[in-house]
Amino acid sequence: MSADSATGAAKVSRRRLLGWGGAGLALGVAATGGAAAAAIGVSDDPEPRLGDAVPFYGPHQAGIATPVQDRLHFAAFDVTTDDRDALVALLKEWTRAAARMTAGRPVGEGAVGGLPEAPPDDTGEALGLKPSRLTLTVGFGPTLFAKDGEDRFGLADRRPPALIDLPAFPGDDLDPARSGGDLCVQACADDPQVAVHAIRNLARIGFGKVSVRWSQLGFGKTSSTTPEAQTPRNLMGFKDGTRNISGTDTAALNEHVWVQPQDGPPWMVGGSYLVARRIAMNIETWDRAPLKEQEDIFGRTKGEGAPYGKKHEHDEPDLNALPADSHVRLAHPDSNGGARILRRGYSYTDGTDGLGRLDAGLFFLAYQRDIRRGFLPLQTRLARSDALNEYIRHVGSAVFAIPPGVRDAADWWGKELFA
Ligand SMILES: C=CC1=C(C)c2cc3[nH]c(cc4nc(cc5[nH]c(cc1n2)c(C)c5CCC(=O)O)C(CCC(=O)O)=C4C)c(C)c3C=C
Ligand SMILES: [Fe+2]
Repeated sequence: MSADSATGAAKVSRRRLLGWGGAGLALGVAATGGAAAAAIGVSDDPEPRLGDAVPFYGPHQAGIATPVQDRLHFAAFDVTTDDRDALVALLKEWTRAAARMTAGRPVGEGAVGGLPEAPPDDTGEALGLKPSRLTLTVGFGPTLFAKDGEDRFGLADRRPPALIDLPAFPGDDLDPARSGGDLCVQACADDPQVAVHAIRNLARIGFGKVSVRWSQLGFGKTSSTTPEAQTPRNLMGFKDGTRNISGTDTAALNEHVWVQPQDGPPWMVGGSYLVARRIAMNIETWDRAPLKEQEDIFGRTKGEGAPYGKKHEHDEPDLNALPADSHVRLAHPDSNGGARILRRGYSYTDGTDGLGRLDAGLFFLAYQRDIRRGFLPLQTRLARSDALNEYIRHVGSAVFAIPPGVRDAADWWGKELFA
């Protein structure tokens, strides 16, 4: 984030509040200006509330290599307008709103202090909350480039070859209502209300141009991009994310996550590709499986998370010591021609299924430089042979091109794509 822009935003809001009061407009804010200003986090302090805000501007979008927060609200949108200019205007407005929200500031003029006759610019439920390391990451789905053979936005020839439509994998049980999408926004934060507020406000801004196709709440990150931190556990009770790509490993990020100049297309350089899979777990069956069977399935111990034949979690796995159908052996880069992905998934529970079984699992999110060299070979192998398959079901799927970061306040999500 640019400190300037956040500071600027604060100054504008403050000035406007004072301006309205000075003009004697019947806004109610004149009398309560101080309280309102405090409520929306605007103060005389020229310094922005950097505290726990993650920078929004930069060469890559935040929310990929940046440290993983505790909560997720992910939304996939259908674009309901055919008007390219309206879509461009929306992406500009989304970018402006995202820059503000990630800095802990309300959208537009805020939730209070605006014209009483008009709906507030911001819905208000994040008033007084900290930025909570909110990151907002936008993506473009294959159907944005062309849908049912129709090139609605003149983008058909701009679709990156690396943004493939995934094949049907053995065992897939995909629900179309939980799959696909023209656009996506991944909101991650340490406070669930901050993540939900962000998606809600972006959806609200998009009213009449986009509609939410499906969305997913997540908790208890199941992967980490900070190897020094304690590895989180998934709902099966295993440490998940031990051997992930670290957010500070620039060489690995360039090799496996960020699109490079030689990859093209130019508008994607510095970006990445996201595969999202909703993977349901048969929790009750898993909970009745013996510990030894559970450990055999992963090829790691449940307590320490050590690979079979080794003592410690971060010891290098000896693949020959792992069962042939174990998840870790099959997913290891040595079994997949060196393929690596950056995992950033979350656990989810959506109540019960009517038969008393938990509707729960892993919302799997993986970033990669090219889906054809990342998720595709990995999932091809796992879908065929993984012992874990007895306990999981892939029920939702989507892929998105994640453009590079927004450079500054004049830039916006997708500027290069629509250039
Ligand atoms: C296609 C890619 C993958 C899918 C789908 C997937 C699903 C999935 N994974 C777990 C739990 C664990 N996965 C672990 C390691 C691991 N998984 C993948 C890929 C997919 N997982 C990779 C590339 C790796 C790392 C392999 C390596 O380099 O050693 C682990 C072990 C700990 C760790 O390294 O993270 C666990 C546990 C579940 C529960 C799941 C679907 C529900
Ligand atoms: Fe895995």
